[in-house]
Amino acid sequence: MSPSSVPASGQGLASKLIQSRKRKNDDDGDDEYEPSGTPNTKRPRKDPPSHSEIESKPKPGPRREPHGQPLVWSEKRASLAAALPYYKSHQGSLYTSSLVPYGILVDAQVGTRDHFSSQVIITSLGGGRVIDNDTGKMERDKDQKDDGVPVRALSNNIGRRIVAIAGSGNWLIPVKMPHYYCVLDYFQITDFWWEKIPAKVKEVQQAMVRLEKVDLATRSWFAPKGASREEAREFDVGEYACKTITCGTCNTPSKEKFNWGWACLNKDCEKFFEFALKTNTPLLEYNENFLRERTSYTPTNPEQDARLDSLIPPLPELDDTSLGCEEKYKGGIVCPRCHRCNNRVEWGGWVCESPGCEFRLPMPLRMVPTENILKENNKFKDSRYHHETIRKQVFKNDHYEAAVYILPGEHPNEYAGSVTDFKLNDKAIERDGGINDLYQRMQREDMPLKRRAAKNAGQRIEELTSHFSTNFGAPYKFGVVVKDSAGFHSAPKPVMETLLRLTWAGQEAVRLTHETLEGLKDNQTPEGVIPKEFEPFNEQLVLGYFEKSKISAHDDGEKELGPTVASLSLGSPSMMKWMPKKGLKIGEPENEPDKDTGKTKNPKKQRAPMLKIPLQHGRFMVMHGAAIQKYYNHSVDPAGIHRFAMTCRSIKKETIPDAKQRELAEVDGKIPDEWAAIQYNGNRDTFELKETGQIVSLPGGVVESNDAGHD
Ligand SMILES: O=C(O)CCC(=O)C(=O)O
Repeated sequence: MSPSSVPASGQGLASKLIQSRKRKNDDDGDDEYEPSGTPNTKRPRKDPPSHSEIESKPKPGPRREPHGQPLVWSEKRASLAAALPYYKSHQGSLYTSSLVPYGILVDAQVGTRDHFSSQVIITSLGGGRVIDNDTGKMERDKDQKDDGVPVRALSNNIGRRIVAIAGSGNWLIPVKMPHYYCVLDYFQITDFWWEKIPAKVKEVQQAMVRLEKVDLATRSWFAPKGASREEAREFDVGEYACKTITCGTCNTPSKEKFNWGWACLNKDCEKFFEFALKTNTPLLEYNENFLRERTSYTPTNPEQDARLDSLIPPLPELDDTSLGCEEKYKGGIVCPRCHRCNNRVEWGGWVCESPGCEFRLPMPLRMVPTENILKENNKFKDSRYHHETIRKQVFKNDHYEAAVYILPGEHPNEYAGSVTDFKLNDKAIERDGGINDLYQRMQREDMPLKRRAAKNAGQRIEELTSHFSTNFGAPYKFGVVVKDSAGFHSAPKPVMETLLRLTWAGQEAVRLTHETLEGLKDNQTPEGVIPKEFEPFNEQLVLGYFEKSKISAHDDGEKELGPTVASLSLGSPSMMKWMPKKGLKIGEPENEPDKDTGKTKNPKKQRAPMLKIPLQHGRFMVMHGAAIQKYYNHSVDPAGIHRFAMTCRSIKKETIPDAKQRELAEVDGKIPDEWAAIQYNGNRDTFELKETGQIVSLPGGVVESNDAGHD
């Protein structure tokens, strides 16, 4: 068979979808492509299929078993991005760095002109698509921009090697996929060009790329099992060649890529995509020579190739100068046993998520010296900010300074609640049994801190929180599900000590808030919005932050929560911000949506912060008043490498509908008697018996409180 007469296996599916291209019927019955926008005035004809018919995804036919198994795979999108240095992309299909492409993922967004066989991939570039209201799918409705990163990265790197990954949503993959995401192999970029594709209103321009497997000598794992060479579409370099013709109009060479003959593929040429030959077929397909041509691979950048030489990245090792909480240790790993990509979920190391694979890579953090933390904190600018509509009052004594910020509500002279920022004096931080000491003891505790699902729990597109967390006392559902809560009866001592400290901060903040409110002549906040009574805490959430971990904007407005939330920051500094929620008339005016288009100019995910408080090592922060959670979001951006935030709340047990959960909250949230008998007195920086005021050691022989600060 001559090359051009061989049926284009693997092309049929895509090409059938293209038959909807607008055609005009002329008298000789010969069909020819009608350039877009040219009205057919000859005679009525059948309407062309709608755009959604053109782009509708066919059901995948029966797929054959693969010849082999992928070297690397993943069931979750985020783990893929976390574990593979050549695909650190959490959203886009192409991973680039400094405009160099490293990896491409082709999943469900395969276009109708895409092609997949065991040595060649042809795919359209993503980006610039919009949701089609008729089909609910992402469709291109206008020309693709030629200055986007994927276009620039691929078009300028012909001949470079990148890694191709397939998702099981890709209906052109010729074999059954053993896992949802499978790394295919190294491919070189052989061609980049522009095409016209049918779109809803008119044809639009789209960028395309052709990739060819680098190692042509070894059969691809994703070739069909038992396939002949022809069926697997395996060809050698030099066996086929695709003709190149130089355009007479723009003088640019283009390959003859289509069965409609040659067309200039320079999108700036006036003859762009105008086919020279009439053809008997209405179906625009790739030319077999273009599909079968093979290219020998010459490394364009041997140094880069060597760095990515193995598709399985080496396991991380803790180097001598690291503590284990640096950003590089938050990435994922490829399990050396089963080759699954795994995110770092646990504070203490990595665990393979494959059922039955017991691989673990522990990496306990080294102790972070307090002096490192103090250096970070001293460098951190105490750049507090509050909006002019926030009322502020500062209270000072020998042991602490407290700034109370009263946040406005929606109506004039009504307040939502307060944020109180306590800064302890140096003695309370440095003394034995003080804050520095508590930080060191917290580090020594073996806490079950984990990253939890922030979105789409358990699903392929599950996203993990950036920080690690664990819960003590009554179970708390904090946006993310913290299932494994431990009762206060079995909480580590630093957690219980912090509960006492935060209880003092909470009580004091309620008192200082009301002292401040009493001084506001215009205050017309309805009774009860900012309660006068402190509701005791029965829960503590411990958050652990590695370098560059953060917590994005959210509120603590669950209906089960009492009005006071108090936290203690230990370790690296961070900036906490409060932003009014969208649509509220609080703070600076929000960008209003345009009356005609309904679109908001430069819409921001969050509104500008109205309050910023630097949470340095040893700072207590208390939010009081449930309306704060109703009107404001808060976020925290740590600035250093290692931080704990310990936050106490009161869970209203009566709001828990399930009797068992209610009982659990009762039992787990109960403070053991030996701790319930003691209180922290921040005005004197001492732990003392509630009944007598006698200064005492903490239960379990925890470092004795120093009464040097007693007044
Ligand atoms: O990290 C922090 O200090 C606060 C965390 C937080 O926003 C929360 O627990 O709701």
